[in-house]
Amino acid sequence: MSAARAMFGAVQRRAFSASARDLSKVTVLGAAGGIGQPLSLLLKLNPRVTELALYDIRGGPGVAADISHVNTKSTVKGYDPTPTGLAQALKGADVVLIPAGVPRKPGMTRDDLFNTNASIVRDLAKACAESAPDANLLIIANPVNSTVPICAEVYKARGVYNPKRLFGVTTLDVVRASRFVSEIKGTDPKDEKITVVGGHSGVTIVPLFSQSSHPDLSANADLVNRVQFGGDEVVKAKDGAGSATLSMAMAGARMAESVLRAAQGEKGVVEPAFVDSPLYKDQGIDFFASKIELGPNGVEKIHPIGEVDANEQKLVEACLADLKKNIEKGVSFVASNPGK
Ligand SMILES: NC(=O)C1=CN([C@@H]2O[C@H](COP(=O)(O)OP(=O)(O)OC[C@H]3O[C@@H](n4cnc5c(N)ncnc54)[C@H](O)[C@@H]3O)[C@@H](O)[C@H]2O)C=CC1
Ligand SMILES: O=C([O-])CC(=O)C(=O)O
Repeated sequence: MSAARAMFGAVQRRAFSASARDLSKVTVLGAAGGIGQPLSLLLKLNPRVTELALYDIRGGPGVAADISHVNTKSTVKGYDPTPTGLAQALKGADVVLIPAGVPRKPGMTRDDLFNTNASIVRDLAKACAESAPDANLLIIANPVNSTVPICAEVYKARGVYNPKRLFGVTTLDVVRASRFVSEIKGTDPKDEKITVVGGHSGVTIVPLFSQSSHPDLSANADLVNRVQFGGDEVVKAKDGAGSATLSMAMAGARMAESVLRAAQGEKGVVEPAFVDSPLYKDQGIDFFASKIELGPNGVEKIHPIGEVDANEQKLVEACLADLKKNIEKGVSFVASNPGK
């Protein structure tokens, strides 16, 4: 073999291995829903996603056919609503997003969705544990404070639980917080980095304005309440037609992008997420949302909540009480309803 050919071969091999590392299959379960459709569209626009797999109990192939005409390089495939279709959608996935489940109507709490969504998420988690046990699992379906523990129990029962790969998506809370602050302060929301910790419902959502560039805002009870109950604002405005879908699609796509950036080797990627966390385990609370540094293996480092002021300390205490109940509810659901 000539020296030139040997070198070309080496270059080709390097190029191949670099691109192979960057291949990413992303699967959306619940892809035909209010969140699923715009989320799938945003993922189609993301050059980090090379294969997009769309599954829903109804309408997955139609949404896939539509999105597949968008002229970006990734392939898009919709799967039949059968166990085989679900398994094929999941096989080889690097990231799985689950927005499958019913949304709220006015007057409901997220916990009121538990009776319907717990079994949907349990059954989808089983399929993930069987067909894509190593994928990063991003749970959007509510109540997140309970659906994430449900997934953990399902994975544990099958001996494939990896706490570094399970995320409750709480990105929308920081998206809202930065937007609401920017409206008050007349700033660009991209410059407003607001830490939000706890969980994803009502008082379990704890914004830490004292750590932002506007520490005075921690005393602004209306703003704190708006961040905690921002979801209700949308539910009320949609008047029975569901909850946040478009802003959630944006937030879910951002979270998926961050997980992929870290998986593809970028350092220092930090997002909030509700994860299996050591922060309050001594109080019997196994999951908590805080800033998470992401890496090639999922969760790399869980940041502590940091310094909080007296107002925020009270919010954290109220959060922990509710969170504990929400987590226990998810865990005991799987214990008494293991399903098939
Ligand atoms: N984590 C967060 O910040 C947020 C979470 N959510 C939650 O996301 C969930 C979805 O909301 P939307 O998209 O508005 O609801 P939607 O009703 O418009 O869509 C849900 C989709 O899930 C599908 N689905 C139901 N069971 C399924 C199963 N077993 N397998 C596959 N697909 C299934 C339905 O066919 C439907 O297409 C709700 O639980 C909602 O509360 C909503 C906004 C923000
Ligand atoms: O409010 C809801 O039910 C949907 C949701 O989680 C949010 O918008 O934050």
